[in-house]
Amino acid sequence: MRIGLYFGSFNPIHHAHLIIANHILNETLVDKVWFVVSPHNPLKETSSLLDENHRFHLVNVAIEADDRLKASNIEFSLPRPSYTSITLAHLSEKYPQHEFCIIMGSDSFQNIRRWKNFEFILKNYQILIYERPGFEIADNINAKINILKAPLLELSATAIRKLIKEKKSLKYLLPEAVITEIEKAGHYRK
Ligand SMILES: Nc1ncnc2c1ncn2[C@@H]1O[C@H](COP(=O)(O)OP(=O)(O)OP(=O)(O)O)[C@@H](O)[C@H]1O
Ligand SMILES: O=C(O)c1ccc[n+]([C@@H]2O[C@H](COP(=O)([O-])O)[C@@H](O)[C@H]2O)c1
Repeated sequence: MRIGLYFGSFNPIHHAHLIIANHILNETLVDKVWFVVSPHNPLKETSSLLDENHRFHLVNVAIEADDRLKASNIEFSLPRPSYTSITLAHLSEKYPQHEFCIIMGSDSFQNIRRWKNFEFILKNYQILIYERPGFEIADNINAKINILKAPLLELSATAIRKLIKEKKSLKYLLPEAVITEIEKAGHYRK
């Protein structure tokens, strides 16, 4: 099976993540999308990060009714910070029957040269890039990239966390069931 690995902090998961996964599935670029929840992005501070188990739970709540999607906590048992090259090597060894590609926004792709072992990643895995407002894709990299033609989505987890702190409504920005869980647990208020 061809699996699209969608790595992220998902702090929290929101509708842009789900729209992107659905777009890639609709375009039949992959058979399934796995949301790989990263405990700690090596290039991001941890101060605003919700506990990884809660983030993983929210991803599961968001995708519950959709069997094309899966949440993975594989990085919870791998070294920290969460280096994607290590996870990829691990997954390729664990699932030799699957072909993996990577899904990312253009903001992540802009930074790819700062990633550990980025040459290994670019050489061995196709990358499906979803353009993000304000982050142009320089197509001058020698890699198997596919820049997706799809509507831009002006939505971020940062904006969602800010709305929660300001006690504003999250309606339509993330699935209702995820909003209910966040409110019930009091996540991101402080
Ligand atoms: N609106 C968006 N358009 C395109 N790609 C996106 C969008 N939001 C997130 N992504 C991509 O999804 C992946 C996971 O993103 P992440 O969990 O960091 O969400 P985020 O909204 O960017 O979070 P934060 O605001 O906390 O940085 C990254 O590859 C990121 O580029
Ligand atoms: O491997 C690296 O060096 C590396 C550097 C920066 C980011 N990443 C991964 O990229 C993914 C996207 O992170 P984020 O926080 O933007 O959702 C997440 O899985 C990180 O672990 C990986």
